[in-house]
Amino acid sequence: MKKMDFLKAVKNQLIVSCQAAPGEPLFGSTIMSKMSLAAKEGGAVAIRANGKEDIIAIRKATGLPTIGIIKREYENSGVYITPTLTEVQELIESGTEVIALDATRRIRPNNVSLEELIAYIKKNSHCLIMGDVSTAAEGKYAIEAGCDFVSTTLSGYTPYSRQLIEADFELIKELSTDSNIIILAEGRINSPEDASKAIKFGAYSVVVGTSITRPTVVTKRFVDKMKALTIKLN
Ligand SMILES: CC(=O)N[C@H](C=O)[C@@H](O)[C@H](O)[C@H](O)COP(=O)(O)O
Repeated sequence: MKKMDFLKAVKNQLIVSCQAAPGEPLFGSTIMSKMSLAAKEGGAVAIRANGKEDIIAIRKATGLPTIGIIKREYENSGVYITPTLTEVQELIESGTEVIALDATRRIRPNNVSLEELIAYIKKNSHCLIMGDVSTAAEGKYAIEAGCDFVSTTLSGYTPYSRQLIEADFELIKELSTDSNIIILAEGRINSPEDASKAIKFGAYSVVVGTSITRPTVVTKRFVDKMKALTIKLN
C-alpha cells in the first residue's frame, strides 16, 4: 500500500488494536479476526495486531490495512515491540501494510539498531514503518531514522517518559510542533472525547486498544467504579 493511500484512509479516523496475549481468554487468531471484523463493522479503518498468525487471519477476515507488531521479550533488553530482525522478517511474511516497532534509543537485543531494522524493511518489502515512541525527542529521532510516522504508544512504558494515568496529550502537542512528523495517538485513549482531543492536539489518527478490545479490563473498570460509587451511597 502506498503511503499516501494509507494516510488518506486513516486521517482523523479510528484504528482499533486487536490483541490478546497467551493465557488471556480471547487469545487466538480466530477470536482476534472476529474482534477485528466487529471493529470494522463499527467503523474502524485499520487494525493494529500482534503476531503473524493474527495478522494473516485479520487481513483475510476484514480486508482492512493492518499495523503489525510482534511483541517478544528477550533477556537484557526492555525493548519488546518488534525488537529484532527476526520479528521484522515474520511481519514482512504476514503481508501487513505497516510494521510498527519500538523506536526508542534503548539497546535492542543482539545490539541491532533502529537504522538496521528500517534498512532491512525498506530493502525487503514495501511496508510502511511506524515508530512507537515515548518522548518528543524519540519522535524526531524516529523520523530522522526513516520511520514514515510515529505513535505515542510507549509514553508511560519507558522509565524516563511521563507516567500518566490518562493519554499523553502533551506529547502529541510537542510532536505536532514539528511539521515533518505525522502522529498517531495511541495509549490510554479511553473515550471518544479523548480521541477527538488527541486530534485537536495534532494527531493525524487515533489507535484504541483496551477500551474497545479488552473486555476483562473494561468489565473491571465498571466493577471498581460501581464499588466506589456504592460505598458512597451507603
Ligand atoms: C505499551 C504497549 O505495549 N502497548 C501495546 C502496543 O501495541 C498494546 O498493549 C496497547 O493495547 C496498544 O498500544 C493500545 O493502547 P491502549 O490499550 O492503551 O488503548
